[in-house]
Amino acid sequence: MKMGGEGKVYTLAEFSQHNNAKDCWLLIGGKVYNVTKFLEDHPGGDEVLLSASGKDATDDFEDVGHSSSARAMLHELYVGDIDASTIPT
Ligand code: HEM
Repeated sequence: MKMGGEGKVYTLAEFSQHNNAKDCWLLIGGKVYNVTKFLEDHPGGDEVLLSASGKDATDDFEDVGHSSSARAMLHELYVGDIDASTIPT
């Protein structure tokens, strides 16, 4: 099922394998972002991004109150969407 956006649609299981410093994806608002190359540039540090990988990082991202320029960066990091039917309710 196409979920919108221009990227691929990943299952939660596929997404959650990208959970380390060499290959790190974040799930924010149902969208998948590849932050591997961004890890060392993140003003909040790489550790918080690694901790937020492999699961839904929406609350972690929103709780910080990221700026509009931080939100704009998301477009460049976007790789696809999550198949919502694979997320446990
Ligand atoms: C792709 C996702 C993310 C992007 C593009 C991003 C980008 C940024 C940027 C640009 C800043 C500088 C302040 C600002 O402009 O708001 C920042 C700060 C920060 N970020 Fe993120 N961030 C991301 C995800 C996260 C996540 C998931 C967490 C928490 C688990 C997090 C925690 C923080 C913290 C704690 C700071 C404050 C650092 C400080 O001021 O000392 N970020 N982030």
